Amino acid sequence: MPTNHNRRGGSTRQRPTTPPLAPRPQDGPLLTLEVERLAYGADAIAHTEEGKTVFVQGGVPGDTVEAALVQDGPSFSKARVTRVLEPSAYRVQSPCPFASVCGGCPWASVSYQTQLAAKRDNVVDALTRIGHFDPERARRLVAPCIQPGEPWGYRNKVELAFERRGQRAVVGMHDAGGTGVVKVDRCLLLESRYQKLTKAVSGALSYLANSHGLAIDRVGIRASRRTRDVEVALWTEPGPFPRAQAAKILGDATSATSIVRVLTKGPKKARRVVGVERLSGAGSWTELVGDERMTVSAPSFFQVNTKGAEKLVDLVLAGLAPDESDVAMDLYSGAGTFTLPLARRTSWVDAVESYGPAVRDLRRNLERAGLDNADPVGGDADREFPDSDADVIVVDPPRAGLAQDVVRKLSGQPARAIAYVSCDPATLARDLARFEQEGTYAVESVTPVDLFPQTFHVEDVTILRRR
Ligand SMILES: C[S@@+](CC[C@H](N)C(=O)[O-])C[C@H]1O[C@@H](n2cnc3c(N)ncnc32)[C@H](O)[C@@H]1O
Repeated sequence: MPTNHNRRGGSTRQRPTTPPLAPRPQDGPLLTLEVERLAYGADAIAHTEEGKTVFVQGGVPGDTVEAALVQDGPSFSKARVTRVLEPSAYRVQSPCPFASVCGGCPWASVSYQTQLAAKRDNVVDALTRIGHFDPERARRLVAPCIQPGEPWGYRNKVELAFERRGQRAVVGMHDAGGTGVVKVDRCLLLESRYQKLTKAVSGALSYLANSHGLAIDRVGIRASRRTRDVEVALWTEPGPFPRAQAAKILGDATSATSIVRVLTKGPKKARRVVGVERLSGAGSWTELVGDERMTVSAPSFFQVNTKGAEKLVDLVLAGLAPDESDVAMDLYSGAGTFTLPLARRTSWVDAVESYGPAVRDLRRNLERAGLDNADPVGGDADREFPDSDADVIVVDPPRAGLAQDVVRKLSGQPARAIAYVSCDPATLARDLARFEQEGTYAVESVTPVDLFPQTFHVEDVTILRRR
Protein backbone atom coordinates (compact mmCIF):
# COMPACT_ATOMS: atom_id res chain seq x y z
CA MET A 1 0.00 0.00 0.00
CA PRO A 2 1.53 3.35 -0.97
CA THR A 3 2.12 5.59 2.02
CA ASN A 4 2.71 9.06 0.71
CA HIS A 5 -0.11 9.96 -1.57
CA ASN A 6 -3.67 10.98 -1.00
CA ARG A 7 -6.85 9.97 -2.74
CA ARG A 8 -8.14 13.29 -4.00
CA GLY A 9 -8.61 14.29 -7.62
CA GLY A 10 -10.70 12.59 -10.29
CA SER A 11 -7.98 13.05 -12.88
CA THR A 12 -5.86 10.49 -11.06
CA ARG A 13 -7.95 7.70 -12.55
CA GLN A 14 -6.95 8.35 -16.16
CA ARG A 15 -5.12 5.44 -17.72
CA PRO A 16 -1.60 5.93 -18.99
CA THR A 17 -0.88 6.02 -22.66
CA THR A 18 2.79 6.97 -22.45
CA PRO A 19 4.46 4.06 -24.23
CA PRO A 20 6.43 1.80 -21.89
CA LEU A 21 10.12 1.56 -22.58
CA ALA A 22 11.15 -1.73 -24.16
CA PRO A 23 14.05 -3.59 -22.52
CA ARG A 24 17.43 -2.62 -23.99
CA PRO A 25 20.30 -5.00 -24.76
CA GLN A 26 22.31 -3.67 -21.80
CA ASP A 27 19.45 -4.17 -19.29
CA GLY A 28 19.52 -6.96 -16.70
CA PRO A 29 16.73 -9.42 -15.90
CA LEU A 30 13.10 -8.35 -15.69
CA LEU A 31 11.51 -8.05 -12.24
CA THR A 32 7.88 -7.77 -11.21
CA LEU A 33 7.58 -5.08 -8.55
CA GLU A 34 4.90 -3.36 -6.51
CA VAL A 35 5.82 0.29 -6.28
CA GLU A 36 5.41 1.61 -2.73
CA ARG A 37 6.26 5.27 -2.45
CA LEU A 38 8.07 8.30 -3.84
CA ALA A 39 11.34 9.19 -2.14
CA TYR A 40 13.37 12.39 -2.40
CA GLY A 41 14.76 11.53 -5.82
CA ALA A 42 13.65 10.86 -9.36
CA ASP A 43 12.85 7.17 -8.76
CA ALA A 44 10.07 5.52 -6.76
CA ILE A 45 10.77 2.81 -4.19
CA ALA A 46 9.87 -0.89 -4.26
CA HIS A 47 11.25 -4.00 -2.56
CA THR A 48 12.10 -7.41 -3.92
CA GLU A 49 10.60 -10.47 -2.26
CA GLU A 50 13.88 -10.82 -0.35
CA GLY A 51 13.39 -7.31 1.03
CA LYS A 52 16.04 -5.49 -1.00
CA THR A 53 15.26 -1.88 -1.90
CA VAL A 54 14.81 -1.16 -5.61
CA PHE A 55 14.74 2.40 -6.98
CA VAL A 56 12.31 2.26 -9.88
CA GLN A 57 12.59 4.78 -12.71
CA GLY A 58 9.11 5.51 -14.06
CA GLY A 59 7.23 3.88 -11.17
CA VAL A 60 4.14 5.38 -9.51
CA PRO A 61 3.10 4.41 -5.95
CA GLY A 62 0.51 1.64 -6.20
CA ASP A 63 1.66 0.37 -9.62
CA THR A 64 2.53 -3.23 -10.34
CA VAL A 65 5.24 -3.03 -12.98
CA GLU A 66 7.63 -5.09 -14.97
CA ALA A 67 11.03 -3.42 -14.65
CA ALA A 68 14.45 -4.16 -16.09
CA LEU A 69 17.32 -4.29 -13.62
CA VAL A 70 19.87 -1.63 -14.56
CA GLN A 71 22.11 -1.72 -11.49
CA ASP A 72 22.46 -4.35 -8.77
CA GLY A 73 24.44 -3.21 -5.73
CA PRO A 74 24.94 -4.91 -2.37
CA SER A 75 22.38 -2.81 -0.50
CA PHE A 76 19.99 -1.64 -3.24
CA SER A 77 19.22 -2.06 -6.92
CA LYS A 78 17.97 0.20 -9.67
CA ALA A 79 15.40 -0.76 -12.26
CA ARG A 80 13.52 0.87 -15.12
CA VAL A 81 9.84 0.33 -15.84
CA THR A 82 9.40 -1.52 -19.11
CA ARG A 83 5.69 -2.34 -18.73
CA VAL A 84 2.95 -1.22 -16.39
CA LEU A 85 1.13 -4.45 -15.48
CA GLU A 86 -1.48 -2.90 -13.17
CA PRO A 87 -1.54 0.90 -13.11
CA SER A 88 -1.95 2.71 -9.83
CA ALA A 89 -4.96 4.93 -9.20
CA TYR A 90 -2.40 7.72 -8.84
CA ARG A 91 -0.91 7.24 -12.31
CA VAL A 92 -1.89 9.89 -14.86
CA GLN A 93 -1.25 10.35 -18.51
CA SER A 94 1.47 12.96 -18.87
CA PRO A 95 0.55 15.70 -21.33
CA CYS A 96 4.18 15.68 -22.51
CA PRO A 97 4.95 13.12 -25.24
CA PHE A 98 8.64 13.17 -24.21
CA ALA A 99 8.01 12.45 -20.51
CA SER A 100 9.21 8.84 -20.57
CA VAL A 101 12.50 9.61 -22.35
CA CYS A 102 13.37 13.13 -21.11
CA GLY A 103 14.92 13.50 -17.66
CA GLY A 104 13.26 16.85 -16.93
CA CYS A 105 10.01 15.54 -15.39
CA PRO A 106 10.60 12.27 -13.50
CA TRP A 107 7.22 12.55 -11.73
CA ALA A 108 5.17 13.43 -14.84
CA SER A 109 3.09 10.24 -14.57
CA VAL A 110 2.22 10.87 -10.90
CA SER A 111 -1.02 12.72 -10.15
CA TYR A 112 -0.32 16.24 -8.97
CA GLN A 113 -2.04 15.81 -5.59
CA THR A 114 0.14 12.75 -4.99
CA GLN A 115 3.24 14.80 -5.85
CA LEU A 116 2.27 17.49 -3.31
CA ALA A 117 1.61 14.94 -0.58
CA ALA A 118 4.91 13.13 -1.30
CA LYS A 119 6.87 16.39 -1.08
CA ARG A 120 5.49 17.14 2.35
CA ASP A 121 6.17 13.55 3.46
CA ASN A 122 9.76 13.82 2.24
CA VAL A 123 10.32 16.99 4.31
CA VAL A 124 8.81 15.36 7.43
CA ASP A 125 11.00 12.33 6.76
CA ALA A 126 14.17 14.46 6.47
CA LEU A 127 13.41 16.30 9.73
CA THR A 128 12.89 12.97 11.50
CA ARG A 129 15.71 10.93 9.99
CA ILE A 130 18.39 13.58 9.52
CA GLY A 131 17.42 16.29 12.00
CA HIS A 132 16.32 13.71 14.63
CA PHE A 133 13.15 15.70 15.33
CA ASP A 134 10.48 13.80 17.20
CA PRO A 135 8.21 12.36 14.43
CA GLU A 136 5.05 13.80 15.96
CA ARG A 137 6.63 17.26 16.25
CA ALA A 138 7.96 17.05 12.67
CA ARG A 139 4.45 16.29 11.40
CA ARG A 140 3.06 19.26 13.35
CA LEU A 141 5.76 21.65 12.10
CA VAL A 142 5.50 20.86 8.39
CA ALA A 143 2.51 22.46 6.64
CA PRO A 144 0.85 20.96 3.55
CA CYS A 145 2.84 21.70 0.39
CA ILE A 146 1.62 24.92 -1.26
CA GLN A 147 0.88 24.97 -4.98
CA PRO A 148 1.84 28.49 -6.15
CA GLY A 149 0.62 28.15 -9.74
CA GLU A 150 -0.13 25.71 -12.52
CA PRO A 151 1.68 22.35 -12.46
CA TRP A 152 2.81 22.80 -16.08
CA GLY A 153 4.04 25.90 -17.92
CA TYR A 154 5.53 27.36 -14.75
CA ARG A 155 9.19 27.74 -15.64
CA ASN A 156 10.88 30.96 -16.77
CA LYS A 157 14.05 29.05 -17.57
CA VAL A 158 15.19 25.79 -19.16
CA GLU A 159 18.65 24.47 -19.89
CA LEU A 160 19.53 22.48 -22.98
CA ALA A 161 22.41 20.02 -23.17
CA PHE A 162 24.78 19.83 -26.13
CA GLU A 163 26.20 16.56 -27.42
CA ARG A 164 28.47 15.82 -30.38
CA ARG A 165 27.60 12.68 -32.33
CA GLY A 166 30.36 12.41 -34.89
CA GLN A 167 30.01 15.36 -37.22
CA ARG A 168 26.55 16.21 -35.90
CA ALA A 169 25.57 18.17 -32.83
CA VAL A 170 22.45 17.32 -30.84
CA VAL A 171 20.92 20.04 -28.65
CA GLY A 172 18.16 18.93 -26.31
CA MET A 173 17.32 17.71 -22.82
CA HIS A 174 19.29 15.24 -20.71
CA ASP A 175 17.61 11.87 -21.15
CA ALA A 176 15.84 10.02 -18.34
CA GLY A 177 18.82 7.70 -17.79
CA GLY A 178 21.12 10.72 -17.43
CA THR A 179 23.57 9.46 -20.05
CA GLY A 180 22.54 11.11 -23.30
CA VAL A 181 20.60 13.95 -24.89
CA VAL A 182 17.10 13.80 -26.39
CA LYS A 183 15.70 16.38 -28.77
CA VAL A 184 12.33 17.76 -27.67
CA ASP A 185 10.03 19.76 -29.94
CA ARG A 186 8.64 21.73 -27.04
CA CYS A 187 9.03 21.81 -23.31
CA LEU A 188 5.70 21.94 -21.48
CA LEU A 189 7.41 23.21 -18.33
CA LEU A 190 8.10 26.57 -19.99
CA GLU A 191 5.48 29.32 -20.04
CA SER A 192 3.01 28.30 -22.76
CA ARG A 193 3.90 31.09 -25.20
CA TYR A 194 7.58 30.05 -25.09
CA GLN A 195 7.33 26.26 -25.19
CA LYS A 196 8.60 25.99 -28.75
CA LEU A 197 11.75 27.95 -27.99
CA THR A 198 13.53 24.69 -27.20
CA LYS A 199 13.02 23.49 -30.77
CA ALA A 200 13.96 26.86 -32.28
CA VAL A 201 17.18 27.11 -30.26
CA SER A 202 18.05 23.46 -30.83
CA GLY A 203 17.59 23.78 -34.61
CA ALA A 204 19.57 27.02 -34.85
CA LEU A 205 22.46 25.74 -32.75
CA SER A 206 22.63 22.32 -34.43
CA TYR A 207 22.96 24.12 -37.75
CA LEU A 208 25.57 26.55 -36.41
CA ALA A 209 27.53 23.83 -34.64
CA ASN A 210 27.63 21.60 -37.70
CA SER A 211 28.77 24.33 -40.03
CA HIS A 212 31.30 25.86 -37.61
CA GLY A 213 32.36 22.77 -35.66
CA LEU A 214 31.87 24.69 -32.44
CA ALA A 215 31.36 23.12 -29.04
CA ILE A 216 28.97 24.42 -26.39
CA ASP A 217 28.71 23.15 -22.82
CA ARG A 218 25.06 24.02 -22.37
CA VAL A 219 22.44 26.56 -23.34
CA GLY A 220 20.23 28.55 -20.99
CA ILE A 221 16.90 30.00 -22.13
CA ARG A 222 15.10 32.50 -19.92
CA ALA A 223 11.68 33.82 -20.95
CA SER A 224 9.29 36.11 -19.13
CA ARG A 225 5.62 36.34 -20.02
CA ARG A 226 5.42 39.49 -17.89
CA THR A 227 8.21 41.55 -19.47
CA ARG A 228 8.41 39.60 -22.77
CA ASP A 229 12.18 39.37 -22.30
CA VAL A 230 13.80 36.28 -23.83
CA GLU A 231 17.47 35.53 -23.28
CA VAL A 232 19.59 32.78 -24.84
CA ALA A 233 22.89 32.12 -23.06
CA LEU A 234 25.57 29.94 -24.65
CA TRP A 235 28.00 28.46 -22.13
CA THR A 236 31.37 27.83 -23.77
CA GLU A 237 35.08 27.78 -23.07
CA PRO A 238 36.98 30.93 -24.02
CA GLY A 239 38.44 30.92 -27.54
CA PRO A 240 37.38 31.64 -31.09
CA PHE A 241 33.62 31.75 -31.51
CA PRO A 242 31.37 32.79 -34.43
CA ARG A 243 29.77 35.62 -32.44
CA ALA A 244 28.07 37.45 -35.29
CA GLN A 245 26.68 34.25 -36.87
CA ALA A 246 25.42 32.97 -33.51
CA ALA A 247 23.68 36.28 -32.82
CA LYS A 248 22.10 36.34 -36.30
CA ILE A 249 20.96 32.70 -36.43
CA LEU A 250 19.60 32.65 -32.87
CA GLY A 251 18.06 36.10 -33.24
CA ASP A 252 16.21 35.05 -36.40
CA ALA A 253 15.04 31.78 -34.82
CA THR A 254 13.91 33.13 -31.44
CA SER A 255 13.48 36.95 -31.55
CA ALA A 256 15.46 36.95 -28.29
CA THR A 257 15.86 40.30 -26.56
CA SER A 258 19.31 39.24 -25.34
CA ILE A 259 21.88 36.74 -26.58
CA VAL A 260 25.01 36.23 -24.50
CA ARG A 261 27.98 33.93 -24.28
CA VAL A 262 29.03 32.81 -20.79
CA LEU A 263 32.73 31.96 -20.69
CA THR A 264 33.75 29.14 -18.38
CA LYS A 265 37.05 27.48 -17.49
CA GLY A 266 38.17 24.48 -15.50
CA PRO A 267 37.32 20.78 -15.17
CA LYS A 268 33.81 19.75 -16.25
CA LYS A 269 32.36 19.32 -12.76
CA ALA A 270 33.87 22.54 -11.38
CA ARG A 271 33.59 25.07 -14.18
CA ARG A 272 34.20 28.69 -13.18
CA VAL A 273 32.53 31.59 -14.94
CA VAL A 274 35.27 33.92 -16.20
CA GLY A 275 33.18 36.39 -18.18
CA VAL A 276 29.99 37.16 -20.08
CA GLU A 277 30.01 38.48 -23.65
CA ARG A 278 26.96 40.24 -25.02
CA LEU A 279 26.31 38.95 -28.55
CA SER A 280 23.17 41.00 -29.15
CA GLY A 281 20.40 42.86 -27.34
CA ALA A 282 20.26 43.83 -23.67
CA GLY A 283 22.90 41.45 -22.28
CA SER A 284 20.63 40.66 -19.32
CA TRP A 285 17.09 39.46 -18.60
CA THR A 286 14.35 41.14 -16.59
CA GLU A 287 11.44 39.64 -14.67
CA LEU A 288 8.76 41.13 -12.43
CA VAL A 289 8.43 39.55 -8.99
CA GLY A 290 5.46 41.07 -7.21
CA ASP A 291 6.07 44.83 -7.37
CA GLU A 292 9.79 44.49 -7.95
CA ARG A 293 11.67 44.63 -11.24
CA MET A 294 14.55 42.16 -11.18
CA THR A 295 17.27 42.25 -13.81
CA VAL A 296 19.72 39.35 -13.78
CA SER A 297 22.78 38.46 -15.79
CA ALA A 298 22.86 34.97 -17.32
CA PRO A 299 25.07 33.22 -14.72
CA SER A 300 23.30 34.78 -11.70
CA PHE A 301 20.83 32.68 -9.74
CA PHE A 302 17.17 33.47 -10.17
CA GLN A 303 14.20 31.31 -9.13
CA VAL A 304 12.88 29.45 -12.19
CA ASN A 305 9.26 29.73 -11.04
CA THR A 306 8.20 33.37 -10.81
CA LYS A 307 4.85 32.74 -9.07
CA GLY A 308 6.68 30.42 -6.71
CA ALA A 309 9.25 33.13 -5.94
CA GLU A 310 6.39 35.50 -5.10
CA LYS A 311 4.96 32.92 -2.71
CA LEU A 312 8.35 32.60 -0.99
CA VAL A 313 8.52 36.38 -0.54
CA ASP A 314 4.98 36.42 0.90
CA LEU A 315 5.81 33.63 3.37
CA VAL A 316 9.07 35.27 4.43
CA LEU A 317 7.40 38.66 4.98
CA ALA A 318 4.47 37.08 6.84
CA GLY A 319 6.86 35.15 9.09
CA LEU A 320 9.19 38.07 9.85
CA ALA A 321 6.61 40.90 9.94
CA PRO A 322 9.33 43.52 9.33
CA ASP A 323 8.65 47.15 10.25
CA GLU A 324 10.28 50.44 9.39
CA SER A 325 12.39 50.63 12.52
CA ASP A 326 13.95 47.19 11.86
CA VAL A 327 17.44 46.38 10.66
CA ALA A 328 17.34 43.35 8.34
CA MET A 329 19.95 40.89 7.16
CA ASP A 330 19.72 38.96 3.87
CA LEU A 331 22.41 36.28 3.50
CA TYR A 332 22.86 34.54 0.11
CA SER A 333 20.91 37.42 -1.38
CA GLY A 334 21.46 36.74 -5.09
CA ALA A 335 20.13 39.60 -7.20
CA GLY A 336 17.78 40.66 -4.40
CA THR A 337 14.53 38.66 -4.45
CA PHE A 338 14.25 39.27 -0.68
CA THR A 339 16.55 42.31 -0.35
CA LEU A 340 14.28 44.65 -2.28
CA PRO A 341 11.04 43.84 -0.40
CA LEU A 342 12.96 44.05 2.89
CA ALA A 343 14.50 47.40 1.95
CA ARG A 344 11.02 48.79 1.27
CA ARG A 345 9.78 47.73 4.71
CA THR A 346 12.76 48.25 7.04
CA SER A 347 15.26 50.99 7.85
CA TRP A 348 18.35 49.07 6.63
CA VAL A 349 19.34 45.77 4.98
CA ASP A 350 22.77 44.14 5.09
CA ALA A 351 22.97 41.76 2.12
CA VAL A 352 25.76 39.25 1.48
CA GLU A 353 26.25 37.35 -1.78
CA SER A 354 29.40 35.55 -2.94
CA TYR A 355 28.90 35.71 -6.69
CA GLY A 356 30.22 38.97 -8.18
CA PRO A 357 27.79 39.36 -11.11
CA ALA A 358 24.81 38.75 -8.76
CA VAL A 359 26.11 41.48 -6.41
CA ARG A 360 26.28 43.84 -9.40
CA ASP A 361 22.73 42.81 -10.39
CA LEU A 362 21.55 43.51 -6.86
CA ARG A 363 23.18 46.97 -6.82
CA ARG A 364 21.54 47.78 -10.14
CA ASN A 365 18.13 46.49 -9.00
CA LEU A 366 18.29 48.55 -5.79
CA GLU A 367 19.38 51.66 -7.64
CA ARG A 368 16.63 51.38 -10.23
CA ALA A 369 14.07 50.90 -7.44
CA GLY A 370 15.37 54.08 -5.76
CA LEU A 371 16.33 52.13 -2.62
CA ASP A 372 19.47 53.41 -0.93
CA ASN A 373 18.99 51.73 2.47
CA ALA A 374 20.73 48.45 1.63
CA ASP A 375 24.38 47.50 1.61
CA PRO A 376 25.20 44.62 -0.77
CA VAL A 377 28.51 43.04 0.20
CA GLY A 378 30.29 40.60 -2.09
CA GLY A 379 31.79 37.57 -0.36
CA ASP A 380 31.24 34.44 1.66
CA ALA A 381 28.36 34.68 4.15
CA ASP A 382 30.57 33.39 6.95
CA ARG A 383 33.62 35.57 6.30
CA GLU A 384 31.54 38.66 5.49
CA PHE A 385 28.94 38.08 8.20
CA PRO A 386 27.49 41.57 8.84
CA ASP A 387 28.80 43.38 11.85
CA SER A 388 25.37 44.58 12.93
CA ASP A 389 22.51 43.53 15.17
CA ALA A 390 19.59 42.48 13.00
CA ASP A 391 15.93 42.45 14.01
CA VAL A 392 14.86 40.15 11.18
CA ILE A 393 16.98 37.80 9.06
CA VAL A 394 16.59 35.91 5.78
CA VAL A 395 18.96 33.13 4.73
CA ASP A 396 18.59 31.40 1.36
CA PRO A 397 21.71 29.28 0.88
CA PRO A 398 22.47 26.93 -2.01
CA ARG A 399 21.82 23.17 -1.72
CA ALA A 400 24.77 22.66 0.63
CA GLY A 401 22.96 24.65 3.33
CA LEU A 402 24.62 26.74 6.05
CA ALA A 403 28.16 26.34 7.34
CA GLN A 404 28.07 25.39 11.02
CA ASP A 405 29.80 28.66 11.83
CA VAL A 406 27.03 30.62 10.11
CA VAL A 407 24.43 28.86 12.28
CA ARG A 408 26.52 29.77 15.33
CA LYS A 409 26.84 33.44 14.27
CA LEU A 410 23.13 33.68 13.45
CA SER A 411 22.33 32.21 16.84
CA GLY A 412 24.30 35.04 18.44
CA GLN A 413 22.04 37.63 16.79
CA PRO A 414 19.32 39.46 18.73
CA ALA A 415 16.78 39.04 15.87
CA ARG A 416 13.10 38.30 16.58
CA ALA A 417 12.95 35.74 13.81
CA ILE A 418 14.92 34.09 11.02
CA ALA A 419 13.37 32.96 7.73
CA TYR A 420 15.36 30.07 6.29
CA VAL A 421 14.57 29.45 2.59
CA SER A 422 15.88 26.06 1.49
CA CYS A 423 15.91 23.95 -1.65
CA ASP A 424 17.25 20.82 0.03
CA PRO A 425 15.30 19.06 2.83
CA ALA A 426 18.38 17.09 3.98
CA THR A 427 20.65 20.07 4.65
CA LEU A 428 17.67 22.03 5.99
CA ALA A 429 17.01 19.26 8.55
CA ARG A 430 20.68 19.19 9.56
CA ASP A 431 20.80 22.98 9.99
CA LEU A 432 17.51 23.22 11.91
CA ALA A 433 18.82 20.62 14.37
CA ARG A 434 21.97 22.74 14.78
CA PHE A 435 19.89 25.87 15.41
CA GLU A 436 17.92 24.08 18.11
CA GLN A 437 21.13 22.79 19.70
CA GLU A 438 22.48 26.36 19.82
CA GLY A 439 19.33 27.14 21.77
CA THR A 440 18.54 30.76 20.75
CA TYR A 441 15.92 29.99 18.12
CA ALA A 442 13.24 27.31 17.87
CA VAL A 443 11.61 26.08 14.67
CA GLU A 444 8.10 27.49 14.49
CA SER A 445 6.93 26.27 11.08
CA VAL A 446 8.19 24.68 7.87
CA THR A 447 6.16 25.41 4.73
CA PRO A 448 6.96 23.44 1.59
CA VAL A 449 6.24 25.32 -1.63
CA ASP A 450 6.10 23.46 -4.92
CA LEU A 451 8.38 25.49 -7.15
CA PHE A 452 9.19 22.43 -9.25
CA PRO A 453 6.07 20.41 -10.19
CA GLN A 454 6.70 17.12 -12.06
CA THR A 455 9.98 16.69 -10.17
CA PHE A 456 10.91 15.61 -6.63
CA HIS A 457 12.42 19.01 -5.80
CA VAL A 458 10.78 21.17 -3.18
CA GLU A 459 11.47 24.57 -1.66
CA ASP A 460 10.79 25.23 2.04
CA VAL A 461 10.31 28.39 4.06
CA THR A 462 11.11 27.78 7.72
CA ILE A 463 10.43 30.36 10.40
CA LEU A 464 12.73 30.19 13.42
CA ARG A 465 11.48 32.23 16.35
CA ARG A 466 13.61 33.57 19.20
CA ARG A 467 12.94 31.47 22.31
C1 LIG B 1 19.47 29.70 -3.66
S1 LIG B 1 20.31 31.11 -4.22
C2 LIG B 1 19.32 32.38 -3.52
C3 LIG B 1 19.47 33.74 -4.12
C4 LIG B 1 18.40 34.76 -3.75
N1 LIG B 1 18.08 34.77 -2.36
C5 LIG B 1 17.17 34.58 -4.61
O1 LIG B 1 16.13 34.17 -4.08
O2 LIG B 1 17.24 34.84 -5.81
C6 LIG B 1 21.76 31.07 -3.28
C7 LIG B 1 22.70 32.21 -3.51
O3 LIG B 1 23.80 32.09 -2.61
C8 LIG B 1 24.99 32.45 -3.27
N2 LIG B 1 26.07 31.81 -2.50
C9 LIG B 1 26.56 30.55 -2.64
N3 LIG B 1 27.49 30.31 -1.70
C10 LIG B 1 27.58 31.43 -0.95
C11 LIG B 1 28.37 31.79 0.20
N4 LIG B 1 29.23 30.93 0.75
N5 LIG B 1 28.21 33.01 0.73
C12 LIG B 1 27.32 33.89 0.18
N6 LIG B 1 26.56 33.61 -0.90
C13 LIG B 1 26.68 32.40 -1.45
C14 LIG B 1 24.79 31.98 -4.68
O4 LIG B 1 25.62 32.69 -5.57
C15 LIG B 1 23.31 32.27 -4.90
O5 LIG B 1 23.11 33.56 -5.42
